[in-house]
Amino acid sequence: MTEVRDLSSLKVAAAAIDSSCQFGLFASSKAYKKGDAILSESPLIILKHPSEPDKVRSQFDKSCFAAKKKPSNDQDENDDNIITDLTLPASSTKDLTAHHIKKLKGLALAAASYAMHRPNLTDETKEKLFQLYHPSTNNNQGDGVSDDEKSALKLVNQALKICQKIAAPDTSLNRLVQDAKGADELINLLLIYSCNAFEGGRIYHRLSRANHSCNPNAIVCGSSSGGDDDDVSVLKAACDIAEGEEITISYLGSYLYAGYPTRQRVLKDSKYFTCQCDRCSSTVHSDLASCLPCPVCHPRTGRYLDEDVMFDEGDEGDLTVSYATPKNGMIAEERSIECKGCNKITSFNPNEQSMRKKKEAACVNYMNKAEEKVYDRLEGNDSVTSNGSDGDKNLDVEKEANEQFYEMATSICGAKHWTTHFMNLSLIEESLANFQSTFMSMGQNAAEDAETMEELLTGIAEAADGIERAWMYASGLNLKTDPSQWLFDYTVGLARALVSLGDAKSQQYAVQWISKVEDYAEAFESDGMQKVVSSLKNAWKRHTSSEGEESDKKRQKVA
Ligand SMILES: C[S@@+](CC[C@H](N)C(=O)[O-])C[C@H]1O[C@@H](n2cnc3c(N)ncnc32)[C@H](O)[C@@H]1O
Repeated sequence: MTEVRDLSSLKVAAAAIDSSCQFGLFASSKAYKKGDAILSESPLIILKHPSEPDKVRSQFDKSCFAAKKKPSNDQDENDDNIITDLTLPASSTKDLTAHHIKKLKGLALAAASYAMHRPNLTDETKEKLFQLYHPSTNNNQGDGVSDDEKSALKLVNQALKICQKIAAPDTSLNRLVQDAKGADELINLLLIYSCNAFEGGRIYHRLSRANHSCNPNAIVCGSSSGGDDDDVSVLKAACDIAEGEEITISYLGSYLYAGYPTRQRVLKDSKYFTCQCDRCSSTVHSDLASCLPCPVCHPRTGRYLDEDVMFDEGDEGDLTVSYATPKNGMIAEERSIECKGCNKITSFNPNEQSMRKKKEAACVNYMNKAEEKVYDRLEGNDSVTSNGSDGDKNLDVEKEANEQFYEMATSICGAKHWTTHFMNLSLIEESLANFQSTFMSMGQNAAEDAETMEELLTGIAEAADGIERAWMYASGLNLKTDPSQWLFDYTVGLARALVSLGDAKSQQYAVQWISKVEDYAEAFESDGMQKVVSSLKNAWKRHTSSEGEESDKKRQKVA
């Protein structure tokens, strides 16, 4: 069991991020070393979406909304009351985007979950829950409430109305939303949920006081203890933390490695605030993730980079193109980019007079648009996802779309831009996932196998190249968190594929990859994952075992 640290060394105090009396978590009376557990905590409440087939889900659905039957062919005897997809009334969703509807569904399900838990909550838990940060609902003028937070208020009010319409009679949800006091309580609860919930709808007494930073010094990990009934999260130091320092985490997931406009968009969309962390607020900053290929020294034809500079490696030969750094404020209209390579500044100013400057500004706009499009693709908010048909064909459409977006990102934003890395990693994830099943199914037909093997080896080589590039990019950002936080799964996936190939050379190559994530795994990953890492690392030593010989036979057959 991870030790619960002396909580007197942690303090909830007024935070540096904002003057409007918000709080944060501080290492008030001790310092921490990288990997130290700072705090272990179970959630006050889990406002769980019923997306996993378990007892809670079935009970939950029966107790909240009128049950909607699944189509009979995939119906399980025990789950005929499960809601496969909560359908909101058409009148409530008219003119709303898919993203907006998804959020309303999430809120309606969180409301239902709260209604179900509510009778069992102790007064102490309720008190702690309702003390957590949320925008004020106390005045009609919305004084002191930011525009971001006003959108949260609007959304939770819409969600309440929806719950009032769809809650099944005689359920805990219906009783809560039909009562004026209950409805007020639910509004506050949904705001607290919107601003404080972690993955899976978990809300904590202390962890939920940790502010976000785009260069965080702490990471929230699952418990390393692991009993089935435990639901403990552990806050760990991502780097050395000095006594008195604020402890910050990232609310961004992998978008921590994205550029400024996307990071701000994710935080506004998901948590309703404008980030004021150091990485975002510096007006002249050198955040590599926000750099763009310079429109002056990166030659282009129209909006597309010339082929020889798309994948530029920087200082080889006479290639002197470089990425330009954002300057002068971060609002799109105020932004300009400065290139250290050619010393030129390109502005976004639409009123530029000279033709050349107009063209350069248009270039920057294309890059911004491409960044937005890639984000929408990654989030499934794009037309490909919403128009997709069903079944296998859908997977092909998705794959093709990902390849097209990867090419677009590379040719407009360049191979070093975050959009290119993200799209490439999506493709790599898919290719590594297919690797295992394809490899296992080989051994039937020597000629076909040879072809398949060549494809697999090409896939692995491309994956290694893409992951290596992403490592270089992530390391170059110089964040306090280890790049493994983003690249762990891809790196382990690649090592796993290399080990499966079975020959000693591939297995030794796997060791090189595993060594990149080994320290991270030891400090931040579960015991189970540490075992996987150690087994992949030692696979080549077992090479002479029957497992290795079996794979060798397969490879020899192919050869
Ligand atoms: C989970 S709470 C964090 C604790 C909160 N500050 C409090 O007083 O309890 C999240 C809220 O804190 C604020 N916040 C957190 N990180 C921030 C940041 N980097 N910039 C601006 N506001 C931030 C936002 O209002 C956000 O909705």
